[in-house]
Amino acid sequence: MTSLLLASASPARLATLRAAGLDPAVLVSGVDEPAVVERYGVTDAEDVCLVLAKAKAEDVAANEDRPEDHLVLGCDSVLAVDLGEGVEVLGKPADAADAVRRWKAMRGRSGVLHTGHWLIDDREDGSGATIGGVASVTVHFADVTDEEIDAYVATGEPLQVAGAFTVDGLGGAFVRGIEGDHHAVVGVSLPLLRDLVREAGVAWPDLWATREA
Ligand SMILES: Nc1nc2c(ncn2[C@@H]2O[C@H](COP(=O)(O)OP(=O)(O)OP(=O)(O)O)[C@@H](O)[C@H]2O)c(=O)[nH]1
Repeated sequence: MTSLLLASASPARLATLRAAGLDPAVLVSGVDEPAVVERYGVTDAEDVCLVLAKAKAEDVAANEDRPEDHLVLGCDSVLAVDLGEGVEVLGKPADAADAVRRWKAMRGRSGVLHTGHWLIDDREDGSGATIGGVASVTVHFADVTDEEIDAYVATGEPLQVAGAFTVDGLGGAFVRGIEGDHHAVVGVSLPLLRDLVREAGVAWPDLWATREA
């Protein structure tokens, strides 16, 4: 069996990976995200989420206290959406007022949720691979009312997630539909991760926790 080390504090990413049969170890990265984006000089949503995913994976892979002999996975999600003044690249809302502002501008519109993935093969006899990719999903937002926005923001959920919405939580009623991989919206694209794992020379079933070594 091959083990995954998830370089993320995201409960949704961990739950998604566990539901898929993996039992990742978790070590949260300590990345200064604005500093990484500035250092790489990136502005495009796909570049931003990829360099952040890479930085998170590299931070954990360099941590001397990490569990060794794992595949290290970093992820980052951003929403690219036009709120009326051109496409913006948005992570989590700054505060409740920001979440309300965003929802009042994005209701009835569509955006693209991009999730960057970076995998580092940190196994002792591994491939040494350090590879990444982005999964992008178009999200169609419902024309929600001011009252719904205020109530949703008051729950606190939008403040915890990139794009200020969830597709699998309270926000699910406010998403008319998506085009792409559901899990990539939640936080980790399983088919993209499978591609990266295979590129590192690992068969996907080898990651299943119930599989005999
Ligand atoms: N459950 C759920 N979570 C979502 C959804 N959309 C975005 N998120 C979460 O929003 C967060 C995006 O912020 P990130 O910066 O990528 O990750 P994080 O939670 O800060 O954790 P790190 O990986 O440690 O940076 C992740 O935790 C995602 O799982 C959704 O539709 N459903």
